[in-house]
Amino acid sequence: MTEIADPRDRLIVALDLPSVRAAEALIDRIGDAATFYKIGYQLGYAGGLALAERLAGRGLKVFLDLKLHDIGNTVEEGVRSASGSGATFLTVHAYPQTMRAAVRGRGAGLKILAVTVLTSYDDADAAEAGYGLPVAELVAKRAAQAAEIGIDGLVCSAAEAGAVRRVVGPDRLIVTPGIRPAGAEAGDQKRVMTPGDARRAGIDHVVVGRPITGAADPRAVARAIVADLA
Ligand SMILES: O=C(O)c1cc(=O)[nH]c(=O)n1[C@@H]1O[C@H](COP(=O)(O)O)[C@@H](O)[C@H]1O
Repeated sequence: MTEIADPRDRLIVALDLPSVRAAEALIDRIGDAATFYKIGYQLGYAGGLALAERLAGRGLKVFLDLKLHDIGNTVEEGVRSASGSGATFLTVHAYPQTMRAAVRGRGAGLKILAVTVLTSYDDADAAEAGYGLPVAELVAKRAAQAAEIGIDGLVCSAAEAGAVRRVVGPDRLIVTPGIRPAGAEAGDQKRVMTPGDARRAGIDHVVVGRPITGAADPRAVARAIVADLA
């Protein structure tokens, strides 16, 4: 687990919103309660990649959640292009070829996170997708491969954080979506945990979307999550 001076940096707010205007309005409402924002498919394909540079220019931290997975050359060059965006984190799927390519394309200042097994998957979903291992074993196997390849951090559920920490050691980042404050709707997430329990499990950062984006008072929810993480 890395030392993080400002506890707000542990919360990454997922800007899963339909437009840059909606994202900017949410960031304004959250104000200084959050410092780290994630831009994924929904916003990225709606002009959000340019927003990433603007947010980084304002001193906010940006996680580009592109979940790259393609032939090695395409991943390497894609990561090289993203290295100029000002983002702090970029995701790729945790396949060995893809991870090696991402490490080759990684520029200074950009950390590559490998997505082990999506938090919307349980063992039945993994079996349906053709994997012969339960989720926990697949996560541990991919985490070991990621560490061997030199990936900076892992995305997994907080339920696997302890096992992943044992595999990757203290210096690699563990970033966990599937986070729900007590009583919040899980939605399509299957491997969920509260922020406080995730922190006690040894995570570095949590990713939270709908519990904040859908809240009547997103600033209050962000503040409560940061307090729970501290
Ligand atoms: O890479 C991710 O960020 C990610 C990986 C994963 O396994 N599960 C997962 O939910 N995510 C992302 O984390 C966010 C979770 O959003 P909520 O379920 O709304 O909190 C979404 O933007 C997902 O794309």
